[in-house]
Amino acid sequence: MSVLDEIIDGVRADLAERQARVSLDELKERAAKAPAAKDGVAALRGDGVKVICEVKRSSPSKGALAAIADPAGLAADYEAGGAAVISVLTEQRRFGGSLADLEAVRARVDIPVLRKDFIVTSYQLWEARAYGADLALLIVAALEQSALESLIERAVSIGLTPLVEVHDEDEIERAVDAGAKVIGVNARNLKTLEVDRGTFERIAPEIPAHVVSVAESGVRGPHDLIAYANAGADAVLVGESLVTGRDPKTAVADLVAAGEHPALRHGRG
Ligand SMILES: O=P(O)(O)OC[C@@H](O)[C@@H](O)c1c[nH]c2ccccc12
Repeated sequence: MSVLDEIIDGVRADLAERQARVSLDELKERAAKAPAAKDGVAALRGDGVKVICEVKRSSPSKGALAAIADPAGLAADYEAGGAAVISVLTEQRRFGGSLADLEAVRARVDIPVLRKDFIVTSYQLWEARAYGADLALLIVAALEQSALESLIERAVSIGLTPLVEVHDEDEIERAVDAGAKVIGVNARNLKTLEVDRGTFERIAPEIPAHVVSVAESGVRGPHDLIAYANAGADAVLVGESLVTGRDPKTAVADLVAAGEHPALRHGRG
């Protein structure tokens, strides 16, 4: 069994517990009272490379990264540094996240918030909206094509922008066929956990120009952002280097400044 399969088994077990406690109707009521979803696509378009900053306590590859006692405070630092979107890991077992983290971050920042989890049912999309998310991650490798299509459709219908994650050309084709408007290329292979920073450059030419492209994982600092930007990334998603660094606000500001440099050749098309 791959790491991805193991993670999803755990996610399904935790999900079953939540579903037994909270009905879909209750979630829908809560979602109806949540502030209207912000436009995730608009936040990731425009001049300069946008920076998505992640609240991430641990990972399957590295174990514990940072305690993050105050996820909302960290998100506020990210926002002050110029982040375009905050990503909140809500998976519990391997990443140490929760819906409470999502809710706390939502209450503190004004920019869009992404629910980063292993979403396999529409119940989780309703949870995302109920706890204030504006975007939700959908991982192509974790979903049958019909499930991917229906989850994208459902996400959009409840106001969420799907960030559709891929690892190779075939998955890009599946994402585009399913209607993705924002595609994230994860440099970390979720089956082996290895990071290959060349992945984006290799496969991004297959992403249509009208689709927003996000380079995910492995950004250690401005030089990695510049490499992704030169390969056509509209945005980058950064976790580990921000949560393990000493000064997240300055680290984000340095990334944003690098991404705004006029000499940068970013965008595909
Ligand atoms: O910590 P990094 O290497 O900066 O990576 C962040 C993000 O890309 C990574 O957390 C991630 C990308 N896709 C995921 C899917 C599930 C869980 C986590 C992820």
